[in-house]
Amino acid sequence: MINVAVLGSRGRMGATVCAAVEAADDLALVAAIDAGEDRSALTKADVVVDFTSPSAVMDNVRWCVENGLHAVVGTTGFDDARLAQVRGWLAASPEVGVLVAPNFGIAAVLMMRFAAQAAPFFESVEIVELHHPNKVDAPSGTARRTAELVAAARREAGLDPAGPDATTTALDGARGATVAGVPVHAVRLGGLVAHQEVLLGGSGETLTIRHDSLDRTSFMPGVLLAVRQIASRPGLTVGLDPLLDL
Ligand SMILES: NC(=O)C1=CN([C@@H]2O[C@H](COP(=O)(O)OP(=O)(O)OC[C@H]3O[C@@H](n4cnc5c(N)ncnc54)[C@H](OP(=O)(O)O)[C@@H]3O)[C@@H](O)[C@H]2O)C=CC1
Ligand SMILES: O=C(O)C1=N[C@H](C(=O)O)C[C@H](O)C1
Repeated sequence: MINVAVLGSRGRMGATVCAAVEAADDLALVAAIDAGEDRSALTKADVVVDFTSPSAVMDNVRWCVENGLHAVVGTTGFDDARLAQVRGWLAASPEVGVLVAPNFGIAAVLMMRFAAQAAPFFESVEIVELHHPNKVDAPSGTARRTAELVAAARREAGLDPAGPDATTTALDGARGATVAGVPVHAVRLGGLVAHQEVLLGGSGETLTIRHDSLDRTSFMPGVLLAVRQIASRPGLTVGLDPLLDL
């Protein structure tokens, strides 16, 4: 039996994780903590799952590592500097595992992988992420990660991350933001959960790779996989890919 605690337990994702853990025969939910609540109950856990906010997550992860607790982190906001900070904390607790993944949906992980595979074959690439209007950050962690993977694949193939663009006159924001050189556009719309399109264009043809999370249960198989594996993966793991042998 793996003892699991959830940080952000009253949030959209945290509540879904609590239900998934309670429904699993090999997992026990031993603590469910939300904003402003005492974290000491977390020490009953083997693994802490964090779905809080980009402003809260770093303090939570440091606390977990310092208390010898493995952490599975779905909260967004991780850039290279933040990942380096986590590696620094882990250096003092080498037995602890932390997994940070911008998206636990298996189809989302595949979408990112397929986008990176396709990226060197097209002149142009842009990313459109679409989410529910209560999302606090933009662009999404998934879009950021996709842009980084796409840019790396294009650079390796000797291509500019961005495609050709003759637009010199535009209202601020009309061409989106640029992540690792790739244009990223964020839509916030009632009725949506989490969606992304990677648009690729070349000579006379386009390819659109689209992923849709229609319900937050889509993230649970990935979260539970990480919870079950994190104790055997000391150090920092970024993304779900290594757990899926991708
Ligand atoms: N990796 C993935 O697959 C996915 C990642 N996400 C990410 O997960 C994060 C949470 O998303 P979502 O569930 O929609 O957000 P919510 O706002 O619904 O939930 C966050 C919860 O965390 C609470 N919280 C804030 N600070 C702390 C803290 N220090 N300790 C404990 N709890 C805290 C909030 O309380 P309060 O409201 O009172 O501040 C709230 O209840 C976001 O970064 C989102 O992008 C979302 C979906 C999938
Ligand atoms: O806030 C969300 O909802 C989501 N956040 C993650 C992100 O920013 O990529 C994952 C998914 O897109 C849902």
